Amino acid sequence: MDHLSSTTTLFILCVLFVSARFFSTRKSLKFLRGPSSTSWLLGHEYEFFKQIEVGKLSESWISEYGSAFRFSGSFGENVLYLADPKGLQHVLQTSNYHYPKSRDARNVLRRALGNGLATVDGDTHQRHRKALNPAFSASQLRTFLSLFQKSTELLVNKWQEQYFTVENRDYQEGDYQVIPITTWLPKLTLDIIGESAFGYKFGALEDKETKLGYVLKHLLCVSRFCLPLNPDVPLVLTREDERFNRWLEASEAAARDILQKKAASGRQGAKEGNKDILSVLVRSNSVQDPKKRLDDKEVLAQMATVILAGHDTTSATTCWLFYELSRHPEQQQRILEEIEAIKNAKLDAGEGEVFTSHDYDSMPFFNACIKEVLRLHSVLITLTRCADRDDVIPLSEPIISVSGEKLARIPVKKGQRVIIDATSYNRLKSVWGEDADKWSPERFLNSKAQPTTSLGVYANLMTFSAGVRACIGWRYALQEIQTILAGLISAFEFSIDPTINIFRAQLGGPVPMIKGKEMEGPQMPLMVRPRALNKA
Ligand code: HEM
Repeated sequence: MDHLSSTTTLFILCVLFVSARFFSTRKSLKFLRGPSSTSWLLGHEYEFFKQIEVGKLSESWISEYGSAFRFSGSFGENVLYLADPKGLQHVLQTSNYHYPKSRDARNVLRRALGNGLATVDGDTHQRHRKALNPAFSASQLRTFLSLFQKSTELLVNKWQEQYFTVENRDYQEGDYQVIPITTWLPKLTLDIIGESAFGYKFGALEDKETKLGYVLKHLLCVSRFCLPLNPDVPLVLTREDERFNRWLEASEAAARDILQKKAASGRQGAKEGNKDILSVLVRSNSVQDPKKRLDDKEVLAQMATVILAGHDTTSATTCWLFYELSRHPEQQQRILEEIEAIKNAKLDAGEGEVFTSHDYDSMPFFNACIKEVLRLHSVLITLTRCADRDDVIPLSEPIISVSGEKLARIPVKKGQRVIIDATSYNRLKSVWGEDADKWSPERFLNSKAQPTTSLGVYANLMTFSAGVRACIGWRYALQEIQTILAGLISAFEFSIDPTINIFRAQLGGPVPMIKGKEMEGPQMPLMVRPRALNKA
């Protein structure tokens, strides 16, 4: 075969391979019903990812086709859309690594998070997770508690100084002040994650400018996080990518710098028992089987992942929590009473006022509110996974096929893409009751109203995902939200202007926007005033 003919043969083989893949994925799932697509090129992808309000499209689709249906991907691809409890349990939990992240999902994540835990797959993921697990253990998290409490106290003091002093001409005692909490809470959670992740002081609450803080601030300042439409379309290096590259380099450099300084001063994590995530990781990595150890680059890559995954997620959830409580003053009162009861019991027992993890965990309504915000205002909208073998996905709720047949299982082919809709699962009426789209923390106090399919890592919610790839930081996030809730609600009363209509706009993740003021960008102005109570 001369050079030309071998190139031609290779080309023909490639075309045959791509066509075979193309037609196998397009023919499969034809038996499932689903919304008809207006565009072969874009399918529903563009419409879905660019919808203004989170969950509106899927809500209407699920009410028509059930919680599993055929979704049109770009280039005529048939994608399985899934919010069914058993289906999600099968794909994410029971199947372990058999539904890895799809290539497009991994590409998007890699841009922001580099090659850390969230991006790697299979054996490499297992290796990364094993090395990181000790840094997220319950005992390790207890050591972060005082940092969470100290940082929350700093925020309380900042608000007191900035909004509620007599020097502030706008303020008269007893007045509410409007506080943009979507500005303040991300600063708080950034300070916390910087210090707990690797002892880095962002100083965001103090308005300090650090090198890493500067890069991070400018990272997501562009309008929309543009998703690639198809895994086979190469990513174009845009200015957004340049910002992400700068972020990855800067976070790696900062982590390296901190490790080198610790080593130079003889305070290397392994020797001195430093409690930050990076030090614990270095220690746990050093005792792994040498063949399975993370190399230096892999260790440093975790910092970009942990900072990004562990900062905005928690602050966004906490913002929505205060939004809901602002609309329900009687629930603020109920939480306060639980806090006061614990505080008094501690004082009676001579244990002082400082709350332990156990104290936070022992307040039923307080924790029901946190579960309810994670359910109703999940920061996770969807995940995309891909079957690595032919499989059959069981369903909790049978669906009706194109031919009118009742289906309790969906056969899928290797390579099948699956969209996991966490937001819709969290609001399924069949799981959470007829009032599933309403705020009602009481549902978590009523044991009869619990879901029957065990899913996820916390309260049967999909918010932290499920299975081997579930959020490693879920306990950390929970403890952080508990501390912020107790600290702020003890110090302040929250209310909201009833004339403003805040909704969950889809901007990468769900962000709060005011109806009619979308052009002003994300915002959540809450009315706040100090309480005449001691702090928790
Ligand atoms: C309310 C707060 C949080 C929510 C809702 C949340 C949600 C999630 C979800 C849904 C995933 C799976 C993503 C995927 O499969 O692509 C995930 C993964 C992850 N999260 Fe969180 N997260 C939160 C807080 C945190 C915190 C505080 C940290 C760290 C301090 C953290 C670190 C991570 C990491 C490292 C992963 C990758 C895990 C893996 O692939 O094995 N998260 N998180």
